[in-house]
This record gives sequence, C-alpha cells and structure tokens, in this order.
Amino acid sequence: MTRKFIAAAAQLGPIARDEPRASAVARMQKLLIDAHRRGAELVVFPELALTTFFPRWLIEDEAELDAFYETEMPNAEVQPLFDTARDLGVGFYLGYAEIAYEHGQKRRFNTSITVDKTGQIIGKYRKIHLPGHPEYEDWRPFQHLEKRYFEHGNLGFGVFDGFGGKLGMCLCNDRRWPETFRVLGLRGAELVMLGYNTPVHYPLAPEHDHLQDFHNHLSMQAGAYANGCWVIGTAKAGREEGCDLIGGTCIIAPTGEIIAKTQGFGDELAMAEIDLDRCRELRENVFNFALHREPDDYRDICAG
Ligand SMILES: CSCC[C@@H](NC(N)=O)C(=O)O
Repeated sequence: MTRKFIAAAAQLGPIARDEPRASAVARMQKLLIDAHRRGAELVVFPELALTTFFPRWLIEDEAELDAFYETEMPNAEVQPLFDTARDLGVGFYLGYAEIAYEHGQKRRFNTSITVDKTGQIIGKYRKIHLPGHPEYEDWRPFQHLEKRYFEHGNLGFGVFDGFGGKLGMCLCNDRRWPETFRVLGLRGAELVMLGYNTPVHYPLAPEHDHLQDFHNHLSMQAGAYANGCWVIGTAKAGREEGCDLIGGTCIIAPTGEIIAKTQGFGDELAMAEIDLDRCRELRENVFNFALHREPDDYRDICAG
C-alpha cells in the first residue's frame, strides 16, 4: 500500500491585534482551498493561528486576556474552517490558545490539534517547552509572556494514527529541543507537524538575531534526520504589530533536506509530496534505534 500524499505548510502573514477571528479563519480557508486545488490532503497552519501573538503584551484585565483563547474547538467562529476542510476532504493542523476547565480549575494552554479529512479531531497537543518570562520586564522592546499565559502542557508528546501513518505534533520552542523529536521518534512518529511565531530579535542575545533563520532550520532539519521522520514547520511571519517574525516555512524530508519552502512573509503555501515509507531510509539504517541506540549511556538527559 502506498503511503504518499501531498501536504501543504500554510504560512500566515501578520495578524493584527484587532483582527477578528473571522478574518484569520477566512485567510486560512483561502489557503486551504488553494492547497486542495494543488492536490493537498493535509494542511499545516501556524502556532496561535487565530489571533495575533498576544504574549508580546502584558494584559492584566482577565476578560481582555480571555478573548485571545478558545474554550471550545471547534466553536462558531472556527467552524467555517472545519466545514471547508471536511467538504474538500482535507485534514489540517491548527495552533490556538486554549482555556480548559479541569478538576474545577481554569487552565490555559498553548495548544495544537490535528483534524482528519472527515472533520474529526484525531490528535491534541499542549506545548511543553514554554519560552520567555512570567513577569513584565520593562527593558524589553516587546514582552514574551508565554510563561505567564500558559501552563506546561499536560498531554505529553503523543503519537497518533492518521493519513496512513504515525503522526506527532509540537509547537515552536519545542523544535529547538532534540528531546522533543527523539521522544516522538521513539514513539514511532513518521511526520511531525509544528507551527511557530519566532521574532527576529531575541532581546537576551541580540548578537544571534542574524542566526534566527539558520537556527530555525537547523533544529527542524536535525530533528527530521536524527529520527528519520518528515517535519512540516509553519510560520506566522512578517511584521506583526511592530515585531518582525521570521518566515522560513518548510517541508523537510527524513534525510534532513528542505524540499519545499516559502519565499516571503505573507500568506503563502509550501507544498510537497510526503512519502511516509521514506522514513525507512533512516530508521532501517543509521538510525535503527533497536540496533544502534545506547540508552544506558544517555541516563543524564532524563535526570531532573
Ligand atoms: C523567547 S524564545 C524565542 C521565541 C520562541 N517562540 C515561541 N513562540 O515559542 C521560539 O523558540 O521560536
């Protein structure tokens, strides 16, 4: 049985702070329709794809903050995206801010889901590596308050069935950690999907600003290669509320090669055929985990 399908990484340009969900959803519907016209069966959207990247501001009013989160998925404003995708028979990955009520507590997560071609949610992930800081820091040109606005994801790095193979998800900063890809790889992931919002300027080490694109691709290409899996990484790009976000949305083969990439910083597709069987090129050779891994010598990486 062939396990090939066409996938699209659907980069979004900036989303304004006052841009309504309906506008972001309409932009995603357009990308999805375009991707379908070009043969795509799976479309990967960015992290926090329904709103601007709101952790760049201190928002003290709870109602104002809550307005950036979804309490249900799908909900009335996102339903049109689910409907279009189901009508066209296209699956998708979507990142969004989630409010969940668990054990009587209001909890906030940076979340992604995967939806299959029939409109069913088949996977859910809550971001584990939360970057930034919890308190307002006045020396910064913009804030990065993910540690204030989100809790550590409590679903682990799950791998689930879909599109004829084993799928995994992560979000943005997770891609910089080899452990993310290795845990997903150990669990058999053949395709890892992720969305990101990455500022060009990193206030703690501005001397690295010119390396942001390099580090983005380095992390994802290494993750793909060392685990013999496909990676689709999708940016929210461009100048969003005065903050420049990198682009570089791409599709990476299990060899670590980038085989499709966006050119600009606006709404744009990068598309490629994914052959899940190509994972074997690595997983049955240099990265045959059963034959060549030496976990006894890796104990330190699991120590707290
Ligand atoms: C402040 S850390 C750098 C920015 C971070 N962004 C996200 N969204 O995780 C990233 O790793 O790309």
